[in-house]
Formats: sequence, C-alpha cells, structure tokens
Amino acid sequence: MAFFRSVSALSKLRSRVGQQTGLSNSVRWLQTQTSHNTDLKSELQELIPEYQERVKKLKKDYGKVELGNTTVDMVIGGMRGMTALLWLGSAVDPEEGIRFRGMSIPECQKALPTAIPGGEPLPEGILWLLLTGKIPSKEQVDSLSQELRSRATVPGFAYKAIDALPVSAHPMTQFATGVMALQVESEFQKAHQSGIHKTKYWEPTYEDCMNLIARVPAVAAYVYRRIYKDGKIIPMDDSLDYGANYSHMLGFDDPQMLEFMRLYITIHSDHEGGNVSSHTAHLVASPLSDPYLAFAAALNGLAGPLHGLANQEVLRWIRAVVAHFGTPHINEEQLKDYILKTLNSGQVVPGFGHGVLRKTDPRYTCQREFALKHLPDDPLFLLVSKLKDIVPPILTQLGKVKNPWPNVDAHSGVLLNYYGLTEENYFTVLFGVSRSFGVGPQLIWDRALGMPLERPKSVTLERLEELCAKAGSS
Ligand SMILES: CC(=O)SCCNC(=O)CCNC(=O)[C@H](O)C(C)(C)COP(=O)(O)OP(=O)(O)OC[C@H]1O[C@@H](n2cnc3c(N)ncnc32)[C@H](O)[C@@H]1OP(=O)(O)O
Ligand SMILES: O=C([O-])CC(=O)C(=O)O
Repeated sequence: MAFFRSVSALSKLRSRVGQQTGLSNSVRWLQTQTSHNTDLKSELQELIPEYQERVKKLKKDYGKVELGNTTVDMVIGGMRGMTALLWLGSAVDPEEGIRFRGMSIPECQKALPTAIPGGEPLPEGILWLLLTGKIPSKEQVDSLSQELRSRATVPGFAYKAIDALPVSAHPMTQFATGVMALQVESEFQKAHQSGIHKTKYWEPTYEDCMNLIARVPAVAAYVYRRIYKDGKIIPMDDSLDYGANYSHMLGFDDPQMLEFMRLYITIHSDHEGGNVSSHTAHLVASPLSDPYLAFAAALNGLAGPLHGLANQEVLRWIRAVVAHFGTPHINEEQLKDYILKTLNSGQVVPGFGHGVLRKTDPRYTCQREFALKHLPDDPLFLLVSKLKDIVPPILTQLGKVKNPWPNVDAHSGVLLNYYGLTEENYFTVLFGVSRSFGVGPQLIWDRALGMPLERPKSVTLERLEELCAKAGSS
C-alpha cells in the first residue's frame, strides 16, 4: 500500500508542478528533474539504486498482480496486445503515438537542446533523456557530444570485415557485419571472462553501448561511401555534433540536411520495447550476450521489409509509380488504380499500417511539418501528401487492416531524396544508427536492474487444440 501511496503522491506532485508552469505534466515533471552533472555515467550511477529499489519492491510485493490474459489470438497472432516486457525509454499509445520518457515529439522539439536557435533537437539530448529520464541542458548535451566523439575511433578490422563482402551486398548486410566486427572490442565480454561481479555488469555494458553508439555513424558512412562513392571516405569533423557529423561523413553538409538528420535520429531512436529490432536486442542480450551481439541481431530484424526496410520499399514503390505514369503529377483515379494493382498482386502498400498505432504516426506528422517548411513544392513530397489521403480509405475497404494510416517510413525517403541521399537501399542503415540510441540505454538498464534471461513458454499445435476443445466444452 505504501508503494501505491507514494505513486499517488508523485502524480499529485507532478500535476501541481504542471499547473504552476502551464506546460504539459510530463515535461514539467521532467524539468524539475534536471541536474548539473555533465558526465552521463555519473548521472546514471546516482539513479541506479532508486530504480533497483522500485523493481525490487514490485517483485517482492506485487509479483502476482495480473496485467491481462494470454489468448489464443496472442499466441498465433504475433503476441499483439500482450504486455510482456519492461522498457524504460518510451511507450507507444495506439491513438497518440510515441512518448519518450513521457514526452511527445512536439514536447521534445520544444524542450531538448538544439544546434541552432529554434532548430531540431540534438540526438545527444534524446540519448540523455532515454537513459536518465531527465531533460539535459545544452552544457550536458555538449559534454555528451564530446564524449561520443572521443569514443568514435573504429578499429581497422571492422572496415576489413566489410571489405570482405561484395560491394553489391545490401547496405544492411554490410552495416550489420561491421557492427559484428566491433564486438571484438567488447568490454562486457572481457569483464565477464575475468569474473566481474553481477552487480557491476552495467558498467562495462555502459562502455560498450556508448562505444557502439559513438562508432556506428563511421561504420554506416563507410558502407555508404564504399557502395555509392567509389570508397572515398570522409573523416569525422571534431567540431560537429553527432547528427551533423554522420551527415558530413556521408557527404551531405547542407545545413538543412544536418537539421533533418538531427530530427531523423531523434524520432527513430526508440519505439517502446515490443518492436522487432528493440525486442530482438533485449532478448539476445538477456543471456548476457554483449551489446554488440545484441545490436547486430536487432539490425537483422530491422532489415525486414515489414519493419525498418519499409522506408526503402516506400521510395522504391513511389519511384515505380512515377516510372509507370511517366510523371510525379498523377491524378487520384490513376493512383487508386495503382494501389489496387499492388494489393491485388498480394503485396502490402509500404509505409501504411502498424502493429500498435491506430492513428497517423506522429513521426510521420513531424516529418511532414519539416517538409512543409523546407520543401513544400517538391514533386515527390506532393505525391506522398496525396497518398496519405488516398491510401487509408482503400486499406479500410479491405476490412482487415487494423490501421490504415501512414507510419514513419511513409515519409522519410522523400526528404532524404530531396537532400541528395537518393539511394533508397541505404535508408534502413540510417534507421539502424538511430535505433542504437533506444536499444543502448535499455541494455544498460537491463543489466543495472538484473533483468533475467528471457524464456517464454511455447505450446504445440496439438496442445493448443486440446486446450481450446476443453475451453469450448466447458
Ligand atoms: C518502423 C516500422 O516498423 S513501421 C511499419 C513498417 N512496415 C510497413 O510499412 C509495411 C506495410 N505494413 C504492414 O505490412 C503492416 O501494417 C504491419 C506489418 C506494419 C503491421 O502488421 P499487423 O499488425 O499484422 O497489421 P494488421 O493486423 O492490420 O494486419 C491485418 C491484415 O492487413 C494487412 N495489412 C496491414 N497493413 C497493410 C498494408 N499497408 N497494405 C496491405 N495490407 C496490409 C496485413 O498484411 C494482414 O493481412 P492478412 O490477414 O492477409 O495477413
Ligand atoms: O513499433 C513498431 O512495431 C515498429 C516501429 O514503428 C518502430 O520500431 O519504430
């Protein structure tokens, strides 16, 4: 009871803080939570005992509280709607979409530090927020930026591992190979071999995750330059923040593209724990596989066309539409016919639908706002805008699609294309770099909270039928 009393006191306090400042409750609460530690690890170290206590209490006093029933639909329906994971960084509401530590995307855009006045959030800010639940100051974000740059040196053998693949290998295959090679330097793996005490697991995990996050842009940019720019590599620029540096190493220095990259990484970072890539990382790390092994596995899930690869598929599909009609200026009837042709050939319309969301993805909306501001007349943007109105009624008519609205992947491609990143097969690599920001913090918390090996129960088809027959006859 004391636990619930303290939770209720906490929400009353949050609401009071909110009324005083006129901001939304979650942001106001987080603003009261700011601190002056410029070192992220020290900040985390201070938080860990409190979180450990909260989890211990739940386990001890509330272990038998039910969170819902497991149904046959869940078992044969991809576990939709089954609450089965603890994930600290973010939560997805079906109607409202993502909240990072309680903050919506517009709230993050307002509250997180930026590179330019009124600009997009710096990705370092979302990393700080996801890991600590606190809104960082500009000073904290700058210090983290510096820390990431100091960790960013990629060992030569990672590039050699990529070079062993044919240049024609898919960019995600090359990227995941580079990440696997980084595993050779895992601090966690070394510490575990040397017999580190389990209460200290989070520390080498922190080192691995920060090194991983710091190094993936260079690996990812190497893949891009190797495949599309004759292997002419652009080194990191010590004066740039994380998002700008990644864009720079890819070869794009337009200030608007730098802003888009910062926004892109921020909004693609996390999408609660059940999505394929995040869940994969959490599962693979649960038997104490190190963060590199876990994140490489996550990338392999992200590379599926129903998940992260959808952004590539969207631009490919849009290009096929334009090629079919010979122009991006296509009327409604023509578009409807093309969409029906896609559906009738047994394919999905990429960029629409979602496993959890039941409204337009707020990540789509914020990219649309960015496009309206910076490229309102781009023909492919105008086509994407038409599709957001034309596709949903057609999907709804199928009678089986639970969410006909556009998701994040419906929009990113045309923006990247506008700024000159036209090679759609590369797009999922950008998503992968961003996802390290969500996966890394959770893996650190998994070890800090002593999360156990993940091992749900499965059931055979015969047993399932037997259980259903029994339930039917009773
Ligand atoms: C970052 C991300 O991962 S966001 C998602 C990116 N993926 C895409 O954009 C691919 C297109 N979308 C889809 O395939 C789906 O909507 C998914 C995979 C995202 C979600 O899948 P589910 O949760 O199973 O969706 P839902 O319950 O609505 O599916 C029911 C039926 O509608 C179909 N459906 C769902 N979305 C679409 C779509 N965009 N086009 C055509 N059919 C669709 C499903 O294929 C399924 O058909 P089936 O019963 O014949 O197998
Ligand atoms: O939540 C999901 O299932 C997919 C998604 O949008 C993401 O991982 O970003």
